[in-house]
Amino acid sequence: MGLLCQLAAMAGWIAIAWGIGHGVSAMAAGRPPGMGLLVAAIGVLVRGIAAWAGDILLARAGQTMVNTARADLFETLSNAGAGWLGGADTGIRTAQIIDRTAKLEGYTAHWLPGMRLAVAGPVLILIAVATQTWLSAVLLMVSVMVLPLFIWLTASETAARARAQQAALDSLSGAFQSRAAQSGLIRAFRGIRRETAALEEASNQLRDRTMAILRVAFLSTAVLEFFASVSIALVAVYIGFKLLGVFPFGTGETLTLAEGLTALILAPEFFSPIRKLSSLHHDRADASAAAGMLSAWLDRSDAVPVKKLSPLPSAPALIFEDVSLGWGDGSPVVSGLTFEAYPGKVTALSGPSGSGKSTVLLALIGRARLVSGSVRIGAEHLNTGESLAESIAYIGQTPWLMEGTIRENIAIARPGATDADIADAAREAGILDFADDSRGGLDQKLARFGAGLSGGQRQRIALARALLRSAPILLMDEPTAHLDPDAEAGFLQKMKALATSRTVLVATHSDALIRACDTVVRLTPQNVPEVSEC
Ligand SMILES: Nc1ncnc2c1ncn2[C@@H]1O[C@H](COP(=O)(O)OP(=O)(O)OP(=O)(O)O)[C@@H](O)[C@H]1O
Repeated sequence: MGLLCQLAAMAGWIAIAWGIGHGVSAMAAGRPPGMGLLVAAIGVLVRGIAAWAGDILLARAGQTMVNTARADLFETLSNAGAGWLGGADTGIRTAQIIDRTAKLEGYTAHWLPGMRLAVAGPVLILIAVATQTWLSAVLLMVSVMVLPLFIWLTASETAARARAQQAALDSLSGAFQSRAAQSGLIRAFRGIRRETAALEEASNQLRDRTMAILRVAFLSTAVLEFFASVSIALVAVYIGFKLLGVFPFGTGETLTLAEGLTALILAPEFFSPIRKLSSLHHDRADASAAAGMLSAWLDRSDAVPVKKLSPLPSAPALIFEDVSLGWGDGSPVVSGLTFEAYPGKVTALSGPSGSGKSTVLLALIGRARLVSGSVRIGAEHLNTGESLAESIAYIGQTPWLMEGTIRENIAIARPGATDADIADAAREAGILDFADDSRGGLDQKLARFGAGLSGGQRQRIALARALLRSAPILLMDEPTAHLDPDAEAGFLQKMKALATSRTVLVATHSDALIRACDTVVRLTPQNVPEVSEC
């Protein structure tokens, strides 16, 4: 539809050219220009309306394309294994997705219709010129034949440079983000000059690559303008000589002033879609570089969407039989894992760092990959790519906190929870010990990433979330890592109370926590798990 509007705008230009040509010719012959003026006026109207409608339609198509791509990417990548979106790099990756998908708009709204118009538009003008003077049409056609080769050369060169430029942009934003996040550390290690130099280097690279793209763009525009000018000049010389009657060769056509003027006004329009297309190469190059990177993310990130199973009505038995778990396409990091975790019991996963405790927990929410063996939830099987997230409350090693009040931070565990529910969860998790009324209670504001809270205080907010969520399975990763012995003892009591109605699985290095559990599964780097009663 957008293309049709653009073609209608070109047809409007044909009417304008015809109207001016015939109007001027009539005036030259001493007649009123009535008919010519009328056709030209209609042409102006058609061209204006069609161009306006075309722009709106194409802009809408571009925006729809961007919105759809963004929604699909966020959906796929946030459900992808390995926590591709949702980990520490979430912010920068979100910014990259928004940035990259925005570049796809140029392809849909500008390049694609521009390319179609560059084929259909000149044909339309050529036919219109041919009806006035066939030799001018031939001259235009011959000169346009060299252009496809030139466009192909420019396109391939610009695409490679656009990829390099986007990689440089990524490198600069990554370098900047990591340095900004660690500015205190950099100052402490007296690394300001060194890091400034690294940023300067990254921004110089970006500048050089941007200039390289601009050079190709300027060169290609200059070459195109040269061909277009020569061709229009040839047409003008031919028409001028022909009208003066001094053209030295027989061409088999007679030319009136009206025909000559119409063809002359149409000649520049013949090149206009091709000129426009050449200025759109960066849209195509940016979009194809962006699409290449986005699809590489989809390929690289183990992006098979995770299927969330329906919430379980009650706490289930979790039965692992000879299970191997891994990340992405890599080899298993846990093998031969066999144990059973029952409702009402706390099952601990212990073992040295890197033995795979967190991996076992994350496999239940579809983050880590189930390579082989069987995981049963009651009578049902958990298959590779499936997640029990809807039935799980998860307390991770470093609870994620957002800017906002403590209340808002707890409430994200159950959108729609009442203030009373949130207050109960906060009280039970011991949050009121540090968020008392003198500090604003639950309306106390947390800084970005919870800056200003101790590790133990963060852990309590995570516990409050788990309490509010009230899921039948509770997974905890090092929940007592930041607690002093008294706080740990208090936490263990709460954990026991929670376990009465839940299946609790906890990864830990803490001896006190292991002693408080019902069963302990010891993972070893050699992947020979042992299971024992506590
Ligand atoms: N997101 C991930 N992507 C790829 N490999 C991972 C990922 N997370 C963990 N691993 C790898 O899986 C192995 C087990 O790691 P895991 O975090 O499960 O160990 P852990 O026993 O919980 O360690 P810790 O006690 O230090 O928390 C390690 O070799 C680790 O490198």
